[in-house]
Amino acid sequence: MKLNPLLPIPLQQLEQTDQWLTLRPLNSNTDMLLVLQLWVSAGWLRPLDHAFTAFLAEQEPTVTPTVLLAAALTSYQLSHGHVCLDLALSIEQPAFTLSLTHQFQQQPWFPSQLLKQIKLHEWQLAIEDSRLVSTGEQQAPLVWHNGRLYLWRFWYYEKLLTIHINQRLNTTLLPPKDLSARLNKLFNNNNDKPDWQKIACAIATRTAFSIITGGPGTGKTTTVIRLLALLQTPAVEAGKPLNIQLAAPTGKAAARLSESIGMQVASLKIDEQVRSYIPTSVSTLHRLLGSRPDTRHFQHNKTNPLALDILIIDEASMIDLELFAHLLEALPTQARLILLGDKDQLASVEAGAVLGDLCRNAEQGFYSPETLKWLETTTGEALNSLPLKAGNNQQHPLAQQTVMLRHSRRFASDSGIGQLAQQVNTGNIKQARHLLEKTSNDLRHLMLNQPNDKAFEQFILQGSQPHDGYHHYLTILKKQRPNNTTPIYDPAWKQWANQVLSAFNQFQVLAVLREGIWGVSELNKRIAYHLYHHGYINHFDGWYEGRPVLITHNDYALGLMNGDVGITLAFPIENAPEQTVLKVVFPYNDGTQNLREVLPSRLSSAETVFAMTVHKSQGSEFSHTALILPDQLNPVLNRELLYTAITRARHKFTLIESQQRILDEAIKRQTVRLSGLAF
Ligand SMILES: Nc1ncnc2c1ncn2[C@@H]1O[C@H](COP(=O)(O)OP(=O)(O)OP(=O)(O)O)[C@@H](O)[C@H]1O
Repeated sequence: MKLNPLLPIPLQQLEQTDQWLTLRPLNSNTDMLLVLQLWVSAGWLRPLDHAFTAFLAEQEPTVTPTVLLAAALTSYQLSHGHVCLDLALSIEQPAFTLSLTHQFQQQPWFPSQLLKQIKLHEWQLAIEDSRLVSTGEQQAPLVWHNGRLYLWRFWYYEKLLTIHINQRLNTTLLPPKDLSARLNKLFNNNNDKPDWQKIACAIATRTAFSIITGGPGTGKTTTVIRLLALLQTPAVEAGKPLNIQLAAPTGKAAARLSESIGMQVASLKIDEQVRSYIPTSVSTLHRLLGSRPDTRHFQHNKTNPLALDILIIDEASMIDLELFAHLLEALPTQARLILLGDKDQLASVEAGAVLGDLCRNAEQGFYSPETLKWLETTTGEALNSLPLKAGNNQQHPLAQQTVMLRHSRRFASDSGIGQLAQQVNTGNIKQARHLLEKTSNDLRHLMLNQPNDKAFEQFILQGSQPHDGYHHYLTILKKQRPNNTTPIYDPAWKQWANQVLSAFNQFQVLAVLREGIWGVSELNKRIAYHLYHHGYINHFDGWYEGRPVLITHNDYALGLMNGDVGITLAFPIENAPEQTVLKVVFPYNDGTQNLREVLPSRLSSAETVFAMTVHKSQGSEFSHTALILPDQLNPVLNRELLYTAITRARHKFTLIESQQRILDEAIKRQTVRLSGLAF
């Protein structure tokens, strides 16, 4: 039987044939494509990666097999968030670099084994010699740069980003007159020494680019509101108010910022006219740039830039390289861009970890003597005695415009959640375990023996305290429900729906993966079944009252954004109150009690959300967050994922595990997203 390198090969067929033993993938393109097809059949490589490589082989018949291998791996790396392939690292540590799960590491034709037969310098020479590869000047499918191989598009994005950020860093803007006095007025009751919030404000006035990073509750929003007051006050005084726009990568993150900005702007002690020029509504980045259906281009771009003076972007860790490049292209050169985000959180799902890359030096400072002097004169804060590393303007231009806020007001110094997040972040397994195992008010640990462990069922229903677990919102749903004869326009219905939504937001189960017995799909089914079994819901399948749903794609027509969570409720029909209709209610998340009511049939991308992936939970917070770890290691399981899950909890965090080593291994692993971004 002859295998076709361009068609999928059923695994069974592979096992039955001994043709594998005769393959010479490093000598023959056909054999290399067959090996790649094997990887696709085994579920490791994406069909897209194989198709791309086969296309290159067809375009350039003289290409060597190792170049085809490099092309396939470069394309594959994008699916794991890496912008490029690092050749040397792939040979030195293939399992780690290429996120190879254990099952594939020992297989004869998989990269761990195949790459052992390749010499780095020969591989590099083959790449340099190939007509499929350029150094970037000419357009070619692949770009070879500093030991890294890129798909041309991603090399171009990285280059754009570097050029634009450098340009913005060099665009000196005039800080407001009387900066010191204005800063002192805005920060007159801060006891932090030094006051990093004040420092961040001062730094952001100097050029067209700055970053304010910090963990949860370190005051990123508070700082940025004061910054806006600082910049807007003189502009309003001069009769030329600035056009300020706020944005976030997802609808959920935009809604959360909108809510907290709204509250904080209202309580800021500033002139009423200035207050009226500080926006509180936050757009998604896609909406701001004007996404166009069926294209990756936006309405706003280099030739049609955004009309604004200041752009603040929250949750910047979630922005991928491509979106970042489009954003920078669409920004007027003189506009101030200020990024807010937690550098330690999970990076974007798509390729690139731009904020993480940009904040590599944030902890150590690397301020130049000039910056330190300017800051001390302007803010009056003493920085010389701090354990920061010394930098200089030439080698560390970005560091001069980056500030890390270091004092969390969300988690007090004795908070278990705050300490656990810190220990995980610094890779301290022993301390993390110790915190989880000692009795504390805000941390809990649950060890399960099997998926249908009674302890899990109990936990899902009741949580760990009164008004906890999923029984809480379902009890409110039943007990607080207005009488069916209450007219549908009576505010009691809206009030009830808001109570149910707010109760649901108290407790959230997070999982690492979608698939597997501890994955989101399976957990959603099991949790719904437990709730049904205990009489809290009437069905566990399809649409039923009490079903919580997560929107997975932006729907501009309905005003729903990817990440919005709603609950299905039964409302009486206006002229037939004995009958009900199911509607899904979504909060506006703008600080008001307004709701969107949508018929289930209109929701094309909604899924049950008793359990949510940690990736989807970014930008959200819950009173009690429970993380369920899988029973097997997976490449996505790492320190950043644990940190993100833990910091979603406001008051209580529960870790649920069935294998002790999974947590320990995850803490050991730190994501390294390969990219060439350096400043
Ligand atoms: N300098 C300050 N003085 C007093 N309270 C502050 C100060 N800075 C922040 N806070 C309070 O701490 C809490 C968290 O602040 P804020 O929301 O600004 O932090 P954040 O970093 O944006 O949080 P998150 O990570 O949740 O987005 C808020 O209640 C805020 O009012």
